[in-house]
Order: sequence, then structure tokens, then C-alpha cells
Amino acid sequence: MTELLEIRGLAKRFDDRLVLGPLHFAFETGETVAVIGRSGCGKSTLLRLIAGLDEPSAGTATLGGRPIRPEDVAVVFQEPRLMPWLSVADNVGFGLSHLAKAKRAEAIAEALAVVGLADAAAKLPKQLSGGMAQRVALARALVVRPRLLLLDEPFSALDPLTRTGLQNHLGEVRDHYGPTILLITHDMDEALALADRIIVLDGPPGRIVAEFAPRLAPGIKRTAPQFQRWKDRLTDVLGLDTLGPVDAPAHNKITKLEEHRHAV
Ligand SMILES: Nc1ncnc2c1ncn2[C@@H]1O[C@H](COP(=O)(O)OP(=O)(O)OP(=O)(O)O)[C@@H](O)[C@H]1O
Repeated sequence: MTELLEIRGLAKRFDDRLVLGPLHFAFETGETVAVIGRSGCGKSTLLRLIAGLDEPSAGTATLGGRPIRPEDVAVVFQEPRLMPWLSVADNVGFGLSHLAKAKRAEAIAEALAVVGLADAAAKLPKQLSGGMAQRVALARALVVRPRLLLLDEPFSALDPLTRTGLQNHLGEVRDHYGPTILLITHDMDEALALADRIIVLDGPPGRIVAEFAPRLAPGIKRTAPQFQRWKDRLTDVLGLDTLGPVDAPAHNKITKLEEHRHAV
């Protein structure tokens, strides 16, 4: 059954400074929605408000007409945030202490299989590559069967090949668990490859400046003309003149966008 995830007048102030909103949008559950925008425009703030990690200064975020509850949501951040002293299996099962041992083991094995780590259950985090650790973080998020999976730049610290592999795992996750996915990203390729819908934020204060529902044929390659056409449209909306002040991390992102511009 699909429901609406509804954001109504959501806004956040830090001290006297409005950094986000007021934002309005709604989408059907089951979709994958990418939120893309330049550094500092409020993407992570939006995710934190939806996750209940921060209080909004105004507005509401509801799921099926009710406030989002902590048990509805799981978050994966840029770093895996694993507990180094626990095995992979125990990291994944950390939030399942309420389950009987056999049920817990079953749920852990299922989540590890979905992210392709069935053989790594006994390993410690220090024995994992960056991509594997991030897959463990994804399994830990999924094992509680969240209705909303919130991903804050989950692949951006990984090398390109690992990143593509992990993006493929996200497809498997969606097929198996079917959560609504909200993906925060700087990467147009990633947004186009994974999302049913793309919301472009600009700011601060973060506001929606464009919304796309790129309909790409299943399995379409990133080099295909259809993909390039959508990328052109996104590049236009994310044009360099809207990228604002240059600090060090933002500058890297500008360079990245510039490369995209030259590539299309
Ligand atoms: N706890 C805080 N206190 C004060 N200002 C904050 C706080 N958190 C975020 N901000 C400000 O809010 C604005 C939005 O930040 P946010 O991290 O949401 O942006 P972002 O789009 O996720 O950036 P990035 O892509 O660099 O992660 C920024 O100007 C930031 O400095």
C-alpha cells in the first residue's frame, strides 16, 4: 500500500538564521527520491529533520498522515559508523535485541545476503574495505525494516568503482525490502541512475528550485543519449552561477560539476 510522505512548511533556523525552507513537497512511498544541490544549501538539514534527529523551527513531516516515528526511519551516513569491537553480524543486529536469538540471526543473515556480505558475518570492521563497511551500514539500516531509508551521501567517500557496485546493491535493497528511499547526493550521475524523482535544492535558505521525474528505460547506460539529455537539464538547473561562495570543500564540488558540464 502506498502512502504519502508529506513535507509541509518545513523550516529550520539556527539562531536567527533561516537555513532551510519553508519547504513543501509530497511523494508516494516506494519511490526513490534524490535531493541534489550545492554544498551548504540545506540537504543534510532536511534529512535530519525528516529523521527526527533535529527539531524543525516550523512545519511538519508526515508519513501516511501521521508524524514520522523513530521506528519508521533508518539513516546511512557518509561514514559507516560501525562499532569496531563488534563483529559484522553484531553490528547489523545491534538494533534487534528485542528479537529471539534465532529470529535475530535470520534477519541478520537476510540483510547481509542482500548486500552481498553473507560470508563476512564473523569479520571485524577493521578487516573490511570502505565499500564493505558501507554495505554493513546499509544492512544495519535495513534489518529493522524501516519504511523510510534516508541516505546522506552514502557513497561519496568511496572510489568510483566501489561506488558503482554499491549503487547496484541499492537496487537489490529496493527490490527486496521496498523502503521509500531519500538519497542526498552531490552527484548527478548517481541521482539519475538511482532516483525516480530528483529534487534540486538551492540556498541557504534551502528551497526547491526544480523537480524532475526522469523516466529512464530500465538498465539504461550512463553513456546513453537519454541519460545525457537528463544530465544536460540537471546541469542547467545546477548552473555554476548558482553555486555561491567558494570554500575548500565547495570548490571541489564546483570542480566536479564543471567536469560534468564539460563531459556533456
Ligand atoms: N548545527 C548547526 N548550527 C548552525 N548552522 C548550521 C548547523 N547545521 C547546519 N548549519 C548551516 O545550515 C546550512 C545548511 O547546512 P547543511 O549541512 O544542511 O547543507 P548541505 O547541503 O547538506 O551541505 P553539504 O553538501 O556540504 O553537506 C549551512 O549554511 C550550515 O552552515
